[in-house]
Amino acid sequence: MRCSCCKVCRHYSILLDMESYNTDDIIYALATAWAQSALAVIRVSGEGCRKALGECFSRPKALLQAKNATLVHGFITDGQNGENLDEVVAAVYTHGHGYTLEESVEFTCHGSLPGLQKLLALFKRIGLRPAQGGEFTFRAFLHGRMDLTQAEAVQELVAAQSPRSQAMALSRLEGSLKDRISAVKEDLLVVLAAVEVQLDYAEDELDEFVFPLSRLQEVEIALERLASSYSVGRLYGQGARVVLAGATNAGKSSLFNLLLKQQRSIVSATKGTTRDYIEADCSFEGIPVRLYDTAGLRESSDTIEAEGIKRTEQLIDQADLVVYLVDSTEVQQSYRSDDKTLVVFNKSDLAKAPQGSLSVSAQSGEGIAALASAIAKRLRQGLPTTGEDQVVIESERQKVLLLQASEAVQRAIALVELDIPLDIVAAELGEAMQSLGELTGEVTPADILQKIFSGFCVGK
Ligand SMILES: Nc1nc2c(c(=O)[nH]1)N(C=O)[C@@H](CNc1ccc(C(=O)N[C@@H](CCC(=O)O)C(=O)O)cc1)CN2
Repeated sequence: MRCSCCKVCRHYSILLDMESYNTDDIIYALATAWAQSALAVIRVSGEGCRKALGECFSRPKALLQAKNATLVHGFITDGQNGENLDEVVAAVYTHGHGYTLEESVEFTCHGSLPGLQKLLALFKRIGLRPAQGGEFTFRAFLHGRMDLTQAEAVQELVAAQSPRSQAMALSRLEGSLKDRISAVKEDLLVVLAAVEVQLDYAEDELDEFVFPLSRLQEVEIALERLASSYSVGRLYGQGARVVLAGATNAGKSSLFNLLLKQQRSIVSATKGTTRDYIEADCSFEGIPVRLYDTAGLRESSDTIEAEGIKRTEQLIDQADLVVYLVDSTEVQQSYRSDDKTLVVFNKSDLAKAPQGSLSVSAQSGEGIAALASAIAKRLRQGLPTTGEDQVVIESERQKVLLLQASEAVQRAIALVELDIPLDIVAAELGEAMQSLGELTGEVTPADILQKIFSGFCVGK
């Protein structure tokens, strides 16, 4: 599986074997991008790593005796011939500290690729093992530094495509989602405990039982609210696909360039200039958007143009929003209009657009700002409102589990209302607890863990 952490990292991750995983190995990886830079960081983690690294560090004693969270300056040396390979700063974390909670060292090195290659090869030669995707974070998770929602947040934070999704991921890393789920679990446990007491004792031994139904209803609302935040998290996290479509010469390429604020697509008066589609990333009011300029729609006997039009149609199918551009100077009989289409009239400098319609002039730039905000508004349409303190999720896995839990709670509520025996109610509540346990990583199957961590970068 290709690492999805960043655009520069080229590694393919090998799946961690979760069933037989142990933390005995000392692992290492480049934590910064595989690209030339001023400085680069190589991370090493595992008990005994300072002793092992002493073999190739100019000041082995200083490394071994360093207190937690201190820096040691020195040289990485090739133990075989005594040659210095780089001048570095080693940040030392002792057992129970640092990101992984294992003894670990981070070398800040010079960022030359051949230099880094030498250091990585040396670490391998002295018996350290190259880390697999997400392995540092997996160890942090195993040692209890974070739960699974926080581990997922690490990846989401690294990959954030917009300021808003970056802030939401950081909040989850700080434990906002974990805490929200803990609170829900606690409520469920209170209800379950009350039910268990009823089940354990004969009815005549206890006072009349009043089922804490409102508590369960609150739990259900909280779970549904969290699950529905996914649409917001996905929009700001993964962004949307917006396709500019319309007849040839409607001015799509001019509009594309204006929206991007750069001359990206070729513009000409000749119909059918854009034959294949062009894509570029931009953002509208903080929503990351991949914008597509497409071949104009018309009947064409030209095989290349016809292929371009076929691609346009495919892009329209996959789009979150189609901005359908109409030339105001041409009377067009019919045009796309459905709930994912925004019809926009171009060439407002030459002809009047219908009353109340969105109109722009890709020639003069008039109406572009209004169009950009209309696009953002359409993309946000129908999303739940999320206040400042609202936890927003970005992972489909989490949404599915939250919905499973909320459905189990709904069934429990329905059963109570029908006066069905309490042991059946308890089973539904148990199911909700199970889904939440999978969410936070207490009872997550190994293959799921494998899937989650393997999407991470090796250095993460
Ligand atoms: N150099 C470096 N920078 C980094 C990381 C890292 O691993 N190394 N991180 C990770 O990828 C992030 C920060 N995460 C970290 C989390 C905890 C600790 C740590 O040492 N905690 C202390 C307690 C600190 C406190 O009390 O505030 C400890 O465990 O003793 C370090 C980094 C981002 N920046």
